[in-house]
Amino acid sequence: MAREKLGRQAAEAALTGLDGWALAEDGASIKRTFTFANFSEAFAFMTRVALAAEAMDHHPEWSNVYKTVDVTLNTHDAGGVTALDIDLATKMNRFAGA
Ligand SMILES: C[C@H](O)[C@H](O)[C@H]1CNC2=NC(N)=NC(=O)C2=N1
Repeated sequence: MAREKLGRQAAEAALTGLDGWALAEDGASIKRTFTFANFSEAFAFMTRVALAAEAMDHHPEWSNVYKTVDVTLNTHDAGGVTALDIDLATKMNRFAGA
C-alpha cells in the first residue's frame, strides 16, 4: 500500500536508481539537494513540483536559497518513508532533468 511505511532496507532499495536521494540517518525521511543554473530555474522547478504535489496530496518539506532547493520527504501519517515519497522523489528528479 502507498502509505505503508518502508523499513530501512526497503527504503534504501527503492532509492537505488534515484539519483541524489539518501535516507536520513534516522531512516524516517529521504533527502536531496537540487542545484540549478539560477534562481529562475530553481523556482520553475518548485512550481512544477508544487502542482504535482498538490495533485498527489503529498507535499515536500523544502527550502530554497538562490539556486539550490533542499528537500526532505516523508509521510507524516506513517511516521516514515512510504511509496508516496518514492513517487514524489521520482517526479522531482524528472522535473529537474536528473
Ligand atoms: C489529509 C491529507 O491527506 C494529509 O494531511 C496529507 C497531506 N500531505 C502530506 N504530505 C506529506 N509529505 N506527508 C503526509 O503524510 C501528508 N499528508
